[in-house]
Amino acid sequence: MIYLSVTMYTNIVWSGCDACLLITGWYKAGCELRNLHSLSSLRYVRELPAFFAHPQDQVIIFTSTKMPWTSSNRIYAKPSNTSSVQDEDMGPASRRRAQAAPTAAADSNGRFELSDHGYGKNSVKLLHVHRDGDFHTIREFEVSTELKLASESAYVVGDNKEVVATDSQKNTIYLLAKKYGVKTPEEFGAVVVNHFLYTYKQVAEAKCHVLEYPWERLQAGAPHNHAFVYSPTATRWCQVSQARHEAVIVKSGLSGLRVLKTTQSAFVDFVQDEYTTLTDAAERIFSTVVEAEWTYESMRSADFDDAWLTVKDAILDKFAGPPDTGVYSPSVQHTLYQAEKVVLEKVPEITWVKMTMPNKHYLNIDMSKFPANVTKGDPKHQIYQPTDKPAGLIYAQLRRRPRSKL
Ligand SMILES: O=c1[nH]c(=O)c2[nH]c(=O)[nH]c2[nH]1
Repeated sequence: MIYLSVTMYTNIVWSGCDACLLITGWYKAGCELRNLHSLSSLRYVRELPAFFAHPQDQVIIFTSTKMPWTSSNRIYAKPSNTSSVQDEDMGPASRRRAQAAPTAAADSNGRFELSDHGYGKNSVKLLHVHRDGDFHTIREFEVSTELKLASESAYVVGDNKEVVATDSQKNTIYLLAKKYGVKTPEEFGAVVVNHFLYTYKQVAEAKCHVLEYPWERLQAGAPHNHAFVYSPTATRWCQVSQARHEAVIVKSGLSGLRVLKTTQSAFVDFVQDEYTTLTDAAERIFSTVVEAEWTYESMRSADFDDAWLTVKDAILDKFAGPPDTGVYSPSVQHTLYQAEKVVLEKVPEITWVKMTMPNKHYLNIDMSKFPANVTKGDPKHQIYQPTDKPAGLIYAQLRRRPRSKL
């Protein structure tokens, strides 16, 4: 018997053949998640049968009309031994038990409520080495997990019966990496949340944060077979989360991309009033440490590695411009917007992108008070005072608008 957990990404044409879908999990009796990567490459319903290992295996898929939840774009089935905590699935006895479940609200006679909770293991470091003969590929991750249990019992009465220990969560990360390998941070995050949600019925929501260490293959005339160099231009991260019966949410990010240019930046014509001391600058140093994050409309066709590089290149290109002439920036705001626009134009799977660019000021030093004999020097030498704090903080989020029906 095979059970499938399927997320539809198009209008449902379930009986037809052309519904695009993403398989978020594949289960045999005993709840074994298998082969997520090859399954996630499935694009069409009609390709499903090709993946059934045994002809006698039977597929159980709940169609949209039977969905207990309302969202129109999800199809979902679950193994019987991981039945969810939905009301529909509960008999009178379990419903009574659920009603009696200890909550902070009941415990405090309605005075308080546990408005948020979660627990997990943070910064579990792992190195994945893929040895393909002499040619080795690595990815080093720092993985954090977080589970939200449906019940508050662990907090309110100290009942650990449903608590998946954070130590077990750490072990799970290593075991899943061994079992399924490590492709992108996003796909590994999806494997992890999928595992927790479908292995433990008491888990209401699972989150996985993955930070990637920036190793690059050493170029020694030619790409080296097995040596790498740490190249921390920017850090890559992602946060994958999924609530039971909800679609998986993938947020990816880039952080710490520090850049500086010495010309082609100005800031003029801003508000001048009794609060203003800053003067127009037709020429200034522009330096920032870019943070960017974005979400995907569809995991189905997203190429996470390619998207990350596209975002990084868009920022560098709109910041720097061509190598000889550069590109003029009238403000941090405008440069940030330009980079975001390129991201949405180039990566159709990205729903929105948010960038933050602190304006790291490099101040002109007023040398007019010093005597000329000590200030005169080669005009090619210009000295600025880097001031890390305070910094301007500029951000914007650009998102796609729904297509007009006209
Ligand atoms: O690009 C800039 N945008 C601002 O809003 C601002 N404010 C400021 O003092 N310097 C700058 N620079």
